[in-house]
Amino acid sequence: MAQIDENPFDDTDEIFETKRPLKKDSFNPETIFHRDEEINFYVNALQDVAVGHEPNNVFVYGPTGVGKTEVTRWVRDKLLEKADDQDVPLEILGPVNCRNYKSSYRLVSRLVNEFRESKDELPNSGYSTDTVFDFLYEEIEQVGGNVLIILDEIDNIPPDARNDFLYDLPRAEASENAAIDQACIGLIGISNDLKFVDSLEPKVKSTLGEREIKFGPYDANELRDILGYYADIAFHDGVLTGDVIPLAAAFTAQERGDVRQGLKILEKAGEYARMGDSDMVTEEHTRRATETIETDEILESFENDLTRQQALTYVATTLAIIEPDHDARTKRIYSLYTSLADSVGSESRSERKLYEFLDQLSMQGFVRSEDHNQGRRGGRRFIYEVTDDPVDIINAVVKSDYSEALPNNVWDILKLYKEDEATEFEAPDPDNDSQRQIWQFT
Ligand SMILES: Nc1ncnc2c1ncn2[C@@H]1O[C@H](COP(=O)(O)OP(=O)(O)OP(=O)(O)O)[C@@H](O)[C@H]1O
Repeated sequence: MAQIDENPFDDTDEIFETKRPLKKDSFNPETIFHRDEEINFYVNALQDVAVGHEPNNVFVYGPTGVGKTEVTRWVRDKLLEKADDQDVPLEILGPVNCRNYKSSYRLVSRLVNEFRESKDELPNSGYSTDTVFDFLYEEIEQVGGNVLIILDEIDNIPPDARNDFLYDLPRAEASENAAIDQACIGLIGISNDLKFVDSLEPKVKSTLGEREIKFGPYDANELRDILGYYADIAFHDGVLTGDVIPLAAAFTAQERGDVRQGLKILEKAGEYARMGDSDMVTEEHTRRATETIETDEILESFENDLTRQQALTYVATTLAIIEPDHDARTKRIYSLYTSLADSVGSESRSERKLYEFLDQLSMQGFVRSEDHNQGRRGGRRFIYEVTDDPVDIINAVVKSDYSEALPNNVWDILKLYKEDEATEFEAPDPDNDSQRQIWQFT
């Protein structure tokens, strides 16, 4: 039994010098590694601005965690420095992450407020979105010269306002409706969702994509340098054994070449070492970290990215996939979704709504569907898959707020699924009342 006068906390940390470089986007590196080519493209696209010509719009795209935002910040600072040296008027807003603004009103007013002193800032509501756009144009016109607006994660701009931001805004000086005469607006849009780009109207695509810069995933050698740089700052000297960085880099490169994932592995490996009272972080700690990272990432999505309805749909899809001899078809997913909603006391929505949730999950990359043509029988049906391992998903659900939703025999079914013995299990016959439910929801 713990004594009341015993304090269980350690005085010092033998492993980490500082954790900040490993935490999500809270540290700006002094060096950018392995992005010379992309930086060159950027500089070419923005050279006009540096000398006071009109700006080009730039579209930056590529998967998550590959340096799009960091490189953009670096280029922005260099550009401001040069413009300042040359006495070229230039204002740059952002990067503003569109994900943080749930309505177009909030997003435009955030841009307006960048120009205003705090006493004149716009409130969170009170004007129409059109009026707030007018305020933005007034502010931009008042500063005059070139104004660059950097919008990150533009796929999160509410659909009804996409044209306003991605087409009308960068062309405002040509429009009769916007009071822009002296100023010139350039838009830099960043996205990691290529499906989103395809879904844009051609005129929007061509306006935004005057200059396009593509960022690819990092390979293992590049990740070694990048992770090594952050590890040098984050860990005490000499605590990492030689194979930690190569292993974390190799795993991350195999997954999706995302620096953030590599940093998470390093943090976790360090924590395992600390928990085990080891004074070194070893290969073993790193391997353990790679094993749990997938579940942790899914858990983070439950906490940050998914609405309650999307989360229930995602879990229902996963159950439909692991249950034996059963394709994850929309009808089946819907029936599991209603049971899940029931068990957490949520109201279930209509089947039509479920299609929307599945679409949203697909847009966010959690599920994908295959369109099966039924041949001579006619008709089509969609069969769903999840993009992560169902085992990792269920493990994440257990740690999440949705654990109560799971049927209580989920481990038995998951075990069968894992052992690939599913075929020995009779599929429930949906026409037979007593067989309809293999899941036991309490
Ligand atoms: N080449 C690099 N050199 C140093 N640090 C890097 C490099 N690339 C990425 N990073 C670091 O990795 C993290 C993720 O990078 P960043 O935010 O730029 O990714 P992103 O491509 O914008 O991702 P997302 O699309 O998810 O926003 C940041 O902490 C960033 O500083």
